[in-house]
Amino acid sequence: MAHAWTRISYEGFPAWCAQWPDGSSAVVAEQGAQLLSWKTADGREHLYLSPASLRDGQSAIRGGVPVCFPQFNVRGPLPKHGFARNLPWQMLEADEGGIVMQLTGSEATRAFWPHAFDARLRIDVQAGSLSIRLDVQNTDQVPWSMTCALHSYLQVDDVAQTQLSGLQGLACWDALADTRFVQPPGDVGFAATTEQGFDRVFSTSGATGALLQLQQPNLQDGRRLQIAHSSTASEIVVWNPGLQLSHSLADMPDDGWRQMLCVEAASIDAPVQLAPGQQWSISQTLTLA
Ligand SMILES: O=P(O)(O)OC[C@H]1O[C@@H](O)[C@H](O)[C@@H](O)[C@@H]1O
Repeated sequence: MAHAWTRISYEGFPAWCAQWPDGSSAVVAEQGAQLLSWKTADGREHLYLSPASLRDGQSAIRGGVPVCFPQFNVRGPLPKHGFARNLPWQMLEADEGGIVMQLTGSEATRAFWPHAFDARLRIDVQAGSLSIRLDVQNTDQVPWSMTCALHSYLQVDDVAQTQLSGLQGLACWDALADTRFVQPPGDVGFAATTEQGFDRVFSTSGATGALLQLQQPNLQDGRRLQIAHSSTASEIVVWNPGLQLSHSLADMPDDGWRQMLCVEAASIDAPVQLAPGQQWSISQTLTLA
């Protein structure tokens, strides 16, 4: 059973924190309901959080798991990645298994987007495993559409030595080269992308299994991080800024790109259409296996 979730200041961010008797812990910021830290019983931190992130309560926090909603990236008229990551969320409930954070339509959201909505982020922690689920309901009188992502910054020892498996056979759009291809067999490595970075959107349609595995040479006993997605994650985005972009990101140390790899559960190519009252969910589960 978890000790109670307590409100703390975590590296300067107002946040909720819980620790479990096995030594695992999780920290969720009020801003954006952004999961900032997840440590497993072995003490290992699985999320990257940039020490240079701004702490003004509204600028996007660089790291953890930003919730991009109701727009992914610059694919629409809203601020990049929507507004959910810039606003405070309310803590709705918390128990020994997890925590639920909520964001609903308000004056602040209507400044960007006219629609009524109820977004809830549930974070559940079990031994060696963490799942994040975003539930969105249209509480408006009219239909609306959205794109979104759970933009997980996974912490790695050295991205150049990191491999991601499970993407073979998926249709891919390389956002940097603006090319399209089917991902060839074999693991995806990042050694060759350290200068320019890596920014690809993989379509999961037709995928035989949604399970990815992140492998790092220094993980104990050949353990790996399994990354599973709900079937509603029609895309998986894999992003690393690389050396050049990292230098221009004021909220990231120059070598920050080496310690992170974003693997994002996303729904972006075809916007999700929700009728009044309709609900929709997307989730990502991380398991140290
Ligand atoms: O700097 P931001 O707004 O957090 O965005 C980071 C990145 O997010 C990724 O999801 C996108 O694929 C990238 O294109 C983008 O640069």
